[in-house]
Amino acid sequence: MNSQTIPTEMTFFERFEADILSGKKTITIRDEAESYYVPGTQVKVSTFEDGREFCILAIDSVEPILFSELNDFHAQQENMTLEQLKAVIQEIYPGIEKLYVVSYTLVE
Ligand SMILES: CC(=O)Nc1ccn([C@H]2C[C@H](O)[C@@H](CO)O2)c(=O)n1
Repeated sequence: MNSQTIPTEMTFFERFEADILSGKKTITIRDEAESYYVPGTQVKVSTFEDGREFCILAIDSVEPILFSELNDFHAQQENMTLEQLKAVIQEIYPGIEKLYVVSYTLVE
């Protein structure tokens, strides 16, 4: 994905599906490659594992953040503890300090 293409799709690991659909998880934290979501647009969401579509999200904001700046509020919005959130991010994006908080609202 480059910075001139508006993304219309997003994937999540299947294990986060229930939290997204219940509204317990309202942000995702991504690296630079997935930082080009555009506030005011909608994305079709599917599972990373098998590409099964499960909802549409409206992108509310995309804000840069450093790994070291993650706090309990981010964890709360991810429906995790801060320790869990940091472990998940280190697993997905090992050694990446520059990240982006993508806030979204469930459309359907
Ligand atoms: C599946 C895929 O391509 N990438 C990601 C990246 C992140 N997530 C989730 C994991 C955490 O809840 C937050 C923070 O990164 O977003 C994901 O499901 N899939």
